[in-house]
Amino acid sequence: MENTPAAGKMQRVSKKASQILQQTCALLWKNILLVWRMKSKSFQEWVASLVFLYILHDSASLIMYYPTQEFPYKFLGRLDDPAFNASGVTLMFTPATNTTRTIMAKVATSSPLRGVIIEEMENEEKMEEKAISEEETIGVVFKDDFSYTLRFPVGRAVFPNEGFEHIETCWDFSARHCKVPLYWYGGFLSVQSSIDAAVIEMKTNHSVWKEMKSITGVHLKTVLKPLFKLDYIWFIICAILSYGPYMHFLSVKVLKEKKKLKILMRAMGLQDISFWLSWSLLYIVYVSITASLLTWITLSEVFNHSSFLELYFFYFFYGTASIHFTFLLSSLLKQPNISSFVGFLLHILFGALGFLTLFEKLPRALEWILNLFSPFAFTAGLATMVKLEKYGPAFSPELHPFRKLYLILSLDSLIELHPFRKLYLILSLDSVLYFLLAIYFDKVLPGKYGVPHPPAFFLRPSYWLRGSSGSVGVRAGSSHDPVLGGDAEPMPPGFEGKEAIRLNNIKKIYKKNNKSTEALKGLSLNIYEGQITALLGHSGAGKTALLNVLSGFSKPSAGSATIYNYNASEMWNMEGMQERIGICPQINLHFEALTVKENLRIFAHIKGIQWKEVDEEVQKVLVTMDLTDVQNVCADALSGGQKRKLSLGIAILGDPQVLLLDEPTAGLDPCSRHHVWSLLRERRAGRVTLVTTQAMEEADAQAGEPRGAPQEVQTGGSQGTA
Ligand SMILES: Nc1ncnc2c1ncn2[C@@H]1O[C@H](COP(=O)(O)OP(=O)(O)OP(=O)(O)O)[C@@H](O)[C@H]1O
Repeated sequence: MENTPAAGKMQRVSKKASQILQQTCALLWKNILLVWRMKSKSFQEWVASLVFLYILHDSASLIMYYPTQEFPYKFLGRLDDPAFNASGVTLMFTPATNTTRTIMAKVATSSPLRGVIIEEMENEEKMEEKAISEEETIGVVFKDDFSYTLRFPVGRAVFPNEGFEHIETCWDFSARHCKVPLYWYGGFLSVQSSIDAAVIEMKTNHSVWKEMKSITGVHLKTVLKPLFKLDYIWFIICAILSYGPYMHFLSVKVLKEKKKLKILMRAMGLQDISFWLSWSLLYIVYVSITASLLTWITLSEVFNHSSFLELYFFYFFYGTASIHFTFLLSSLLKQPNISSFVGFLLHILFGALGFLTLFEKLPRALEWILNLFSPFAFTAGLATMVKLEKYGPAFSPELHPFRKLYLILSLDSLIELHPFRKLYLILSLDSVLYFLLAIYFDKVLPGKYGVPHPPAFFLRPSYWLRGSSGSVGVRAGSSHDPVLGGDAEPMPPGFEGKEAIRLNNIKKIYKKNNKSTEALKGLSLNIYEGQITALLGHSGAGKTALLNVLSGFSKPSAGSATIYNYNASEMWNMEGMQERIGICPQINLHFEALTVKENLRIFAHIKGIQWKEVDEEVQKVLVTMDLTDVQNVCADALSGGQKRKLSLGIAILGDPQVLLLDEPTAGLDPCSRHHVWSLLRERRAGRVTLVTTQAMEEADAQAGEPRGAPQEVQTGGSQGTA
């Protein structure tokens, strides 16, 4: 490939993409193993969610009636459309006088009742007899020449009170079961207006039919009525909380991992997106199973008019948004119980706000803002479904043809033409937003360990251009010697140019409850390549504080620390740097439920070791650390010493150039300790090894060899001594 800047950029992008893929797969596999190994916890999680579904099913089966609520305005058409097809219908009238005969003749010729058969009847009883024997009959009983009563067979018209009862459950106006518009479609209004027009014409000698026939029928919007029965509200609340158990257990797991292991994984090269994606993918599987059950319950008990897939995707997108909302809360709040409680409250609060859409049409801007909260979007979505359920096709808004054309041609069509698409779009946008915000706050508020990014870090070009080491300004730039105090021995000749780590007046102050502890009081020191440097100091001298600064776990309060001229606090974001550095923290950090081999494999993937080389590298480390016999033992079943060896094994994965080891031999038996010492001595050529210890013997054994200059540093004072 050509060696142009564009080609280099492409290479970096594809390398990063494959790194993210590798890490995501490794962490997803780890999550699956954890689910399998921690069966009782996984069981609790699933049972809790099934209990919620059971409650939901119970509350759904209580819903017997659809709630009453606003019915939309509906245009029924014009009288001469015609609203009623009169051909073949017999219009009987009685008594037959000259006037009534003329009226009825006019009705037959100049009204929309074309095709109607006019028949004179002797009296009302005869009319009734005929109406019983024949189906298509309507009766007109004249009281005098101009006032009359209409008689319709049962089923062709409706009594006003009866119609009122059905006003809320009738969505298909043309259907026979729908009684409200029978006045229109059953012919009542057509017959009445035809006779009225004929009577007026007779009386005034002036035809009013032209005006009469343009009469239009409308179904008026109904008044607002109380909406929900309590059990319906209960159903919706249960649906909002149906993913609650997952959210709680997920926040416990994520926060536990973030507190302990994530900072180490990040220092080894973990991409934040891989961490969150690995949890997201696992829980998406949970969500899709739960969404199927939710859909099944809802379709069997509550809604009949929606299709399975429509409802399924609705629940699925809401579930995914809830999972990502949990990520966001886990980035903001560090205690799992607080995070779950706040999540619960916010779901209830915004879910309740969503009920508003059932009663009122909210201003569009306010609705879009509230839609940023998925529980609101979810409840509003359920409200949409209630309306769809009640009104079916009649619910779809009437669109002007031009508006329809515009919608088809524009992106809006995705949203407006189908109410479900709008919901899918909103919930998936919420999902993506929560996911990105979780990553953002994770960087800006990393918690106790980790160096926080500035709030506007994503606006800095340097953040996006940090691809290649050395391309952007994390290099400290200076190759000057640190300001060593008067009590520091000058370095013997031969060390110039081999400075790998430079500490310049490093201070670290911890502030807690108005009390500040100065762990590092201005330490200046160079650490050289090809040497083992031991930081020797009593308990509380600040050894771990220094290693934390170098490992990127914390930021110095003052001064600078550089590793190969890269600022220690910022270099951890740089591609390729993590592969060159191995860290063994003071406390053993590994996945307790995974075996030694699985732990090494996961960390090897995170470290960026090629897929095909991972097994070979893991075997090498197992042999080097003498862990082969326990490779298939779970980490929580290891002895203290074996756990320490595992931590060291994780640090030496990929044969890094810089080793930062915090009391690596603590808890090891004398034999293993000597094994580690000789291992480090064998590897020191061309590498930088920094070890902390409380034991003089260890410092002497490792750093006090006669070969080369001694590299034994005592901490605890204001300056290190070399
Ligand atoms: N997170 C913290 N908050 C407040 N004080 C802290 C914190 N971490 C360390 N300290 C304080 O900083 C000082 C240095 O602690 P550090 O852990 O670096 O000592 P150390 O030399 O590593 O000791 P040890 O050998 O026992 O591990 C101690 O007085 C400790 O109490």
